[in-house]
Amino acid sequence: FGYQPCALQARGIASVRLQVQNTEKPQYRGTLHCFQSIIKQESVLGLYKGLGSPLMGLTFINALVFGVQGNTLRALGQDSPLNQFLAGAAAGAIQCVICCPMELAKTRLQLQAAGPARAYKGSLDCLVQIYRHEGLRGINRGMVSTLLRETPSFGVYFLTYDVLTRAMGCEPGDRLLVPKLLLAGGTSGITSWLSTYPMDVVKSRLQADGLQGTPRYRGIVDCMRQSYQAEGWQVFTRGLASTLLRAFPVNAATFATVTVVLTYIRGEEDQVDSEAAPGASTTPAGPALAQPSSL
Ligand SMILES: NC(=[NH2+])NCCC[C@H](N)C(=O)O
Repeated sequence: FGYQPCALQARGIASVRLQVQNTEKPQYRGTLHCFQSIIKQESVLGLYKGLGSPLMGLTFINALVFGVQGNTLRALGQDSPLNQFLAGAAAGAIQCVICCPMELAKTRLQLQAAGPARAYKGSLDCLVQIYRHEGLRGINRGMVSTLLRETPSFGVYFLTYDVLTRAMGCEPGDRLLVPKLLLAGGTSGITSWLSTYPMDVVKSRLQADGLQGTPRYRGIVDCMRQSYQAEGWQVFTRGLASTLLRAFPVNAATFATVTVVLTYIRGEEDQVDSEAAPGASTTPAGPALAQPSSL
């Protein structure tokens, strides 16, 4: 889970800057131009501004997500598509407690001027300053839009993975198991980001609001209305390319890793059980392939 922040970072700075840039005089023409401009003006290190908060947050977020999703699915009882969606949505909602402040710090650091004029020394300094000036409300700026983005998208995330792994017949011993898990995981990442991407644009704009002058938006609806009126529906696809470019490999690796590790652990547990009770059936009690929800 630790590798994600670096991948998230490259996506993050390009998407955030494309999502919030001034449309009257846009600084970037697109994803590639954005990367080129950052490297030229701020060096390669400029791509990794705000890396601290994802590094601190994503490892905990992923552990929380898979733990909550697995336990919620067990609490719901039946492993059905609806319950897969509901368990994923519950995990998505709960992890917002960490995700929202983490992305607030990341967004602020990615948009601040480089050099001595910069407002924040790092992610922690950013959150401390926001807390000192704006209190808990400031730390949770963008929480509603984060909840509206993450709750349905995590439901789609886990439902898509479950449907695809079952449709492809993913089973231990299948010599194409890992490629199938990677395909299912990557596709789940893409569908989950596509499902609520417009709200990601709104969240970024709300979390960046007021950074370069007086705040522009009075809330989610006002932000959507102003953005649509000024730039048309395309505004809600800003930064989508870099987000999807990152979503496939990161989530392919995440889901494949979790499933292979869980399947191995389940196999070890069954081995121990069968040795402890030699006469007992050795048929695994749970599904042959340990779904992430078996955490
Ligand atoms: N906003 C979402 N699409 N959330 C679901 C995918 C989350 C996943 N950890 C990622 O960063 O890609």
